[in-house]
Amino acid sequence: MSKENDLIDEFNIIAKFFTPLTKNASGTFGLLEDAAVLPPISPQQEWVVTVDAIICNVHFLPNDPIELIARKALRVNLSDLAAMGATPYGYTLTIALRKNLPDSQCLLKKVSNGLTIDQAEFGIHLIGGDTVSTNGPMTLAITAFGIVHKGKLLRRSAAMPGQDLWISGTIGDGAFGLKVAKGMLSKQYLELVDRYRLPQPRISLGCRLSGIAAAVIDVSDGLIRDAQHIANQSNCRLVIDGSALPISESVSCIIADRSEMLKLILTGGDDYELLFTAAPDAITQIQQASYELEIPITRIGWVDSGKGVDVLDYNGTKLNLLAESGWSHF
Ligand SMILES: Nc1ncnc2c1ncn2[C@@H]1O[C@H](COP(=O)(O)OP(=O)(O)OP(=O)(O)O)[C@@H](O)[C@H]1O
Ligand SMILES: Cc1ncc(C[n+]2csc(CCOP(=O)(O)O)c2C)c(N)n1
Ligand SMILES: [Mg+2]
Repeated sequence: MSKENDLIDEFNIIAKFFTPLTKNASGTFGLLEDAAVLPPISPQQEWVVTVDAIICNVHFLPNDPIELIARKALRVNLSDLAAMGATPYGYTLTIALRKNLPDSQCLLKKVSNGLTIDQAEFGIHLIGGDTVSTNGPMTLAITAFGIVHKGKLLRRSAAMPGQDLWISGTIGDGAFGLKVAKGMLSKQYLELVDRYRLPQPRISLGCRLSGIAAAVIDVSDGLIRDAQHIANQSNCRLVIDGSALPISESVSCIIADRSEMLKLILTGGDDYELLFTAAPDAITQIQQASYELEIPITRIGWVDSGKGVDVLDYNGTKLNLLAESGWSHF
């Protein structure tokens, strides 16, 4: 078979680029069967499963480095596992590429290289997937499997009035990074593009929050939109203190120049930080976790009775910017 035919044969692609990512784990069968088998887990543990697709020009830009696109596809899923308090086990990968791409071999090598790096970082392996052609944009869909101890699962529905509202890391970097990548903001803020391209799933924090936090969600669609999910699932009102939001130095500089951009911090999305509620007496454990994991964690509000999400400004006045509260696909 010629080299060119190698490229279009999906089975060669799988053997060359994807089988090594299984690390020969039991039940993956060298990616030569119709499906994979997940190992039995103990009566004290449960599987946690999530799937997210990322699509060119919807979730990433055509010029983003391929290695980082692949890692982002994995990381947005790991972020959902983190929000459930789960430890990642493995993942399946579906990849849709344009037919007859001149450099598909090279592109797939980069996908595999990127995934190899993150497999090592997060201690996981490939379980299976699908490799298909498309007339549309490049798409990567990952299903991630995690394991959680029974009783340790974190949910969106456990917020109660009187609890505090916390967030990890800084918010707004991803959304502002997208603007820099699109040339809409100065290149002096290039490190924000890195945050957009390579989110940091808060796996260690998610595991640590079991027993400390009440309701937990990861912020993918925007702080207000994802806070609304906690409020809705928990039947309570979340109040966000706009003056307490943790923002990076770069975002703070941008905002100082253009105050209308404050809204982007609250609604932009692409943060992949953990937003959670906790009883007031959990503060010492939260600060200890923050210190040990070297992840900033900031109290940004509280839980009240009622519905929905309110954001207060520096004077404690309710902001009226919620018509569009986050990313929406439709
Ligand atoms: N097409 C679908 N079929 C079945 N379940 C779905 C479908 N779309 C979404 N869901 C489920 O709905 C729930 C909420 O989905 P949503 O996409 O809002 O959450 P998320 O994955 O945390 O957000 P994001 O996609 O921004 O990461 C998830 O449990 C998801 O599995
Ligand atoms: C090129 C480009 N344009 C816009 C955005 C913003 N964006 C797209 S989907 C999404 C929410 C999470 O996705 P999902 O809900 O599908 O998991 C966000 C914030 C981006 N990341 N890249
Ligand atoms: Mg999520």
